[in-house]
Formats: sequence, C-alpha cells, structure tokens
Amino acid sequence: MATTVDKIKGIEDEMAKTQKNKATSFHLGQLKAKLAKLKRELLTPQSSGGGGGAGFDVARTGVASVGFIGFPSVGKSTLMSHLTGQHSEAAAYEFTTLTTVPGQVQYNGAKIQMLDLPGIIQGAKDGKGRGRQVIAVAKTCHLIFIVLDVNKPLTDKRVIEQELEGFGIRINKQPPNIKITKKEKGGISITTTMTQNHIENDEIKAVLNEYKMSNCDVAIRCDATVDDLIDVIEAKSRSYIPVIYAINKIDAISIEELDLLYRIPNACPISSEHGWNIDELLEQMWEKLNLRRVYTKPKGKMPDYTAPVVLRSNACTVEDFCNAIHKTIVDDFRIAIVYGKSVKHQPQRVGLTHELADEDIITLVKK
Ligand SMILES: Nc1nc2c(ncn2[C@@H]2O[C@H](COP(=O)(O)OP(=O)(O)OP(=O)(O)O)[C@@H](O)[C@H]2O)c(=O)[nH]1
Ligand SMILES: [K+]
Ligand SMILES: [Mg+2]
Repeated sequence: MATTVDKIKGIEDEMAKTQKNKATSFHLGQLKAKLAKLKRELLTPQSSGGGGGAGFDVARTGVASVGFIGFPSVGKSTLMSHLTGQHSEAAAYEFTTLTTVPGQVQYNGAKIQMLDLPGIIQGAKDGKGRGRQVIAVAKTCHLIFIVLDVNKPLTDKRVIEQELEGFGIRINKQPPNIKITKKEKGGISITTTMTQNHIENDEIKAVLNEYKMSNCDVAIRCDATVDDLIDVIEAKSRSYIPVIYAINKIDAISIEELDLLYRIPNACPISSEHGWNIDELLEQMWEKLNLRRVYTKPKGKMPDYTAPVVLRSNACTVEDFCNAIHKTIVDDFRIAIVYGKSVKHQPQRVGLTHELADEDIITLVKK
C-alpha cells in the first residue's frame, strides 16, 4: 500500500501537470483538499511516528514564549545566552544543540520564556532529522525568531518559511476572513463581499465536497485563495504566529549591506556574539507579542507600577486579570474601577467581561 508520503508525491505530481483554468478548477480544488488532508495525517503523531513535541517540549513559564528556529550554526544558542544569561552550548559545528533549552527574559515587567531549539534542515517537516519535533515546539510558541546567518544567501529564509508553512504554521498572517456555517440541508451557498481573483465557485465546491461538507453557507470577506479556504476548514491544525527575522552575524558585513537588510519586512539585524542591536530585537518582540500590562491600584492608594499583571491580547478581560492573580478572586468580585485606554470615562466601572488595554489601571471592588 502506498504510504502517506507516496500519496502526497502522487498528488503533487498530478497538480504540477494540471494547467489551471475554468475546466480544471474543480479537479484542482479536489487535489488541494486531498493534499491538505494527507499532510495533516502526516503531522498527527500516531499515524506516522515522529511528529508531536514529545521529548522536546518543556514546562512553559512566563506570559508568552518565543521559539528560535533556524538552520544549524546560525547563532541561535549564542543569542539565547546573550538574551537570557541562560547558558546554551554554542560552537562552530552543526547540531551543537540537541534539545530544547529554555531561558527567560524580563521585559517591561513581563516574564517571557525563550526556547533555544536544535537547528533544522530542509525537509524537516517531512521527517528529516528531528525537525518535526522542533517545529512542533515552535508551533506552540507565541512568537518565533527565525534566525538567519547574514553570510548565507537569503534563500534560506524562504526554505525555512516553507518548512513552517508545511507544518501548519502561518507566519505574520491573520486567519482568512471566511466563515463556513454547516446546515442540515440545502447544499452549498456561497456569498462574497468582494471580487474573487483567485478562486472559482467550482473550486470551493470541490474542496467542500472533499471534506464531505455538502450542506453549508460560505461567506467570503477577503480576496481568498484555495489555500485560505482549506486553512479555515483545517483551522484546528493551523497556528497563526508572528515572526521576526533575526539576521545574525552583522559584525561580518559592511554598513551598505546592513542598509539592505533593513528593507526586509519584519527583519532585525543583530550580532548575538557582540550583543549588537539586541535592544531593537527586544522592542520588536514586545510589539509583536502585543501584551497588556495592567497596574493594580489598591483603593485610596497610588497604583503599583513596579509589578504589572501582564495579559495576552486574546485573554485580557477583567476576569482574566482576576484569574492571573488568584483563581478564587472572581468569587468575591463585585465591580472593577478602570482608568486607561480601554474605557471612555476616567475612571469607569466595568464588569468581568470588559477587555483591558495596555497600561490600564484597575481597582477591584469586592462583594
Ligand atoms: N561572527 C559571528 N559569529 C557568531 C555570531 N553568533 C554566533 N556566532 C558563531 O556561530 C557559530 C554557531 O553558533 P551557535 O550559537 O552554536 O549556533 P546555533 O544556531 O545554536 O547552532 P546549532 O545549535 O548547531 O543549530 C559559533 O561559532 C558562534 O561563535 C555573531 O553574531 N557573529
Ligand atoms: K552550532
Ligand atoms: Mg544551538
């Protein structure tokens, strides 16, 4: 019987042979959906061995974690030691790092975990080396530093992006604005709010059929591709993670070359060894993590600015704030008084569901 890898190869070959036009769009949609399903199968640990983060995952600490991904010897461990003071063996030979090495930085009052990871190679997502376990750890991080060696061609960047994408990671991207609502009967109905330049209704139907979704409403509010549609269907195995390209070893290049690096979006040129531009890397990290510092103000006293409660933007309600302090606090909660960007009136009384903004000040009032 053909293995999953063989089947994937077969479909990819067929897709390469098929010209995209109106007549083939249904068939191509079908192939793409089949491919996505097989790739997911490949990433599910029990079906193929490997995959998963087993052995590589470590206890998570802090409010967010940042994973370091890159080819061997680009300087990930040197960066780790420099950022966190946590020693991670660095050397001139490849695959010096063999497992996840955790460390921590404190930035703007937030504890942020750094995960130095082993180097990956091309084909990692397909099971080459330990790449799959490594990428599986990165997939659970809130931010990824893709570490690149400035001396190597920037094609490395594209190769690493493809490895991550093949593993269901979507880089610096929001989930596509497509909503699929299943229903009992009535077939497939598609509504769009703008011209679709990449996708035909036939293709959409082919994909949905392949997923046995023959009764549903599809609302497309973006200029979607087939891949976008599949990402929405496969939402459970997709992770949307911000990325910063940490372009390392800039001590080895000229100022003119450095100027060029700044044109790459989301790039931060650094030298881990010399500690150059690490401040900017941390600033960019802070921006991408989009964390919210909330200061507590005991009734009748000044706010405590020394120790903010730090929340992530997807869990930043007053209730999340209470839970971050102690699980039992919500039981006694009556109202919160908030100053800051999240409220119209200064101060304003709010309930548990109110979303807090960065640098808000809060006083909890008990029952
Ligand atoms: N010139 C220069 N060399 C660096 C810099 N950072 C790291 N190196 C050197 O690059 C080599 C590899 O560094 P590591 O930190 O071990 O690289 P790594 O990415 O962790 O490597 P693996 O764990 O093997 O994947 C070492 O010889 C470092 O001294 C830098 O900023 N400039
Ligand atoms: K190395
Ligand atoms: Mg290393």
